[in-house]
Amino acid sequence: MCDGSSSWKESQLRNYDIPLKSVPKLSFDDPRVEQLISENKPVIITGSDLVYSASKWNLEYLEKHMESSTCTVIMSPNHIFKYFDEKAITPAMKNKFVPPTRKVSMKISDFSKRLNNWKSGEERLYLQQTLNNTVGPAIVQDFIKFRWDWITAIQKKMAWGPLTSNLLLIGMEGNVTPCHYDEQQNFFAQVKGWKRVILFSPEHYGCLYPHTVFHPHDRQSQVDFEKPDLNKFPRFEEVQGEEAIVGPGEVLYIPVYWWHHVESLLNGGYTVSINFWYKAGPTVDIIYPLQGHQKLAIMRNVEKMLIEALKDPEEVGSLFRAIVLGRYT
Ligand SMILES: CC1(C)c2ccccc2-c2ccc(C[C@@H](CC(=O)O)C(=O)C(=O)O)cc21
Ligand SMILES: [Zn+2]
Repeated sequence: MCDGSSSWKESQLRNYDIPLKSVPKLSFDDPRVEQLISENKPVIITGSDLVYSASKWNLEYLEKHMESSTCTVIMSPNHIFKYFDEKAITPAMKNKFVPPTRKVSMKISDFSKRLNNWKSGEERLYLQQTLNNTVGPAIVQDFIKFRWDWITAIQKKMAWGPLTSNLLLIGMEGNVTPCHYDEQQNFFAQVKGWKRVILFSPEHYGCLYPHTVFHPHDRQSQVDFEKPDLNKFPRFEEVQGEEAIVGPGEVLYIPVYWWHHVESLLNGGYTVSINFWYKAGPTVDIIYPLQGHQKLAIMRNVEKMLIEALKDPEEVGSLFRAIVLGRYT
């Protein structure tokens, strides 16, 4: 339903049994914005005009100006789009791991047609296309008009690494990207429609039970927010989230290593977002006590080192248990 509405309602949010605080929403010229970013804390930034030149990026405009290029579209049998790394599907894993989604290439006009003719029960679609010079001259013109001065000033001030990619995301209303963390700093710009982002600080690692580092779902939480298995994941009950509902023209800073669950609001029409992923800066001086994201990086390295040493992922669990149970408990 093409919805030109100018706001959202509670009934458009999915129900999870998770206590939520609100992420602060501040104007781009408020000094607290840079303060929060420097502390690796999420913040919704208004009035930045970061992607103002993309305000007109609805499907008919994109169809018209991206006609020639084919886009990557993720298809899912349900509303969940859980990311997985194809390269991590080893022969041993082959028969155990069932990919929850499939990736197809299609023209944006085909994507648009399927979206408009979609019927309940059919596969859902999620277009995610890296913005590069194959998207056509008009789109490139809009892209160069992003407020690169503003975001580059922040990148420099925070000593972040280079911009690695911009992803154009067009999702169906109700689509969900389940809880995961990324290893890059992220400026998440909302262009059309509303998205709800539920964030958890890296310290919640113990409550969100990420898949093992070599699993195709590495970095994704094992917990199904819609029906959490509290026998397998008892500490999920302790989790406390921060909620950001972002609309057109707003930018959400998603700090590196912060967990985030993202949903396109129910009955809100399709959503358009553009993310800006930057390599995180180097951890210059190690200050104790270590912060959550530093411990996360250490745990990842320990897991990787053990897998390299033992070769067999099954052995890793029993070795960790031998080290910890009755000794570090
Ligand atoms: C789920 C999907 C489509 C996907 C499938 C297969 C490979 C990669 C990805 C991928 C990567 C990023 C996003 C955007 C966003 C979540 C959101 O907006 O839904 C997010 O998490 C972020 O900006 O960090 C979404 C996806
Ligand atoms: Zn992400």
